[in-house]
Amino acid sequence: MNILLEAVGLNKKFNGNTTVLNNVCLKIRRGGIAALIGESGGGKTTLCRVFTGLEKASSGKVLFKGKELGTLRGRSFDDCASLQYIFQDPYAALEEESTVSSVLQEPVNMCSRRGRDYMPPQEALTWAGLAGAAFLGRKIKTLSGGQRQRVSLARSLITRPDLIIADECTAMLDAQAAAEIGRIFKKLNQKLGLSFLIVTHDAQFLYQVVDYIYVLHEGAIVEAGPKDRVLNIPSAGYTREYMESMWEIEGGGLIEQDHLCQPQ
Ligand SMILES: Nc1ncnc2c1ncn2[C@@H]1O[C@H](COP(=O)(O)OP(=O)(O)OP(=O)(O)O)[C@@H](O)[C@H]1O
Repeated sequence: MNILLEAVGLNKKFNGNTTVLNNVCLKIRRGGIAALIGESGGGKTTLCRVFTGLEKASSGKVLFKGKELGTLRGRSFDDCASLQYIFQDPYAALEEESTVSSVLQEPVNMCSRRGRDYMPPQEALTWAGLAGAAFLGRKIKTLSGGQRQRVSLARSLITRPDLIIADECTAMLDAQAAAEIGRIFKKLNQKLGLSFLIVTHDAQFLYQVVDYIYVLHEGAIVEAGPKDRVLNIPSAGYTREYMESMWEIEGGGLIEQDHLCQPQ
């Protein structure tokens, strides 16, 4: 198995005593779309931030392609370029007055300066489902949430990463825009071999997009396995509890509680 990202005994305490990550060990293989699920406050974002170097672990290691990574400041440009992060809020992630072109030009310039191969902005936009030169000249403030999130995705593609970590990147989108992001992730995975780690609470996304699931509960990985196995025959009591609290389980399929009408 070709391991891309590995957490080895990661612990994180905030303010010296609140344990948020508790001996997290996991391996993300190359070529997969993995999901990280679990209750709100369980530590998913913190783990993603430790992976991307935005947060320092209290102890333990992050290995990327077999090499130990420190926090963002200590990482090489190539490591940062190869491991990209897409944030939850597409409105906060991009500067309102910038044009799409300038957002995408920044990583191009950084790659050029460092002699790294990059994806031309037009191609990145096409992968992100925003084909057409017209988009390059648009200001960010004129774009919808779904379009902004696709610009964020295009920006992350420029450096030709190996892995994209997306933290609830569809949470602020409507169902149609979220499904479109899912289809794009799948296409990027199948055609470019790009790997993903996705934090999501969206049952449809899990069913249609991911192939492997990690369940995080109170800062610890309580279950990990292929999607079909974890969703259909969860081995940890917590996994079933979580799924029942989030989704209505009916006829072998999952329906998100939020998407159900309550009887009058
Ligand atoms: N900078 C910080 N300082 C102190 N506590 C923090 C900090 N960041 C996160 N926490 C705490 O760590 C815990 C885990 O938060 P985290 O955001 O990782 O959870 P999560 O699983 O991503 O939740 P959600 O699904 O709601 O986004 C929470 O109790 C949170 O309050």
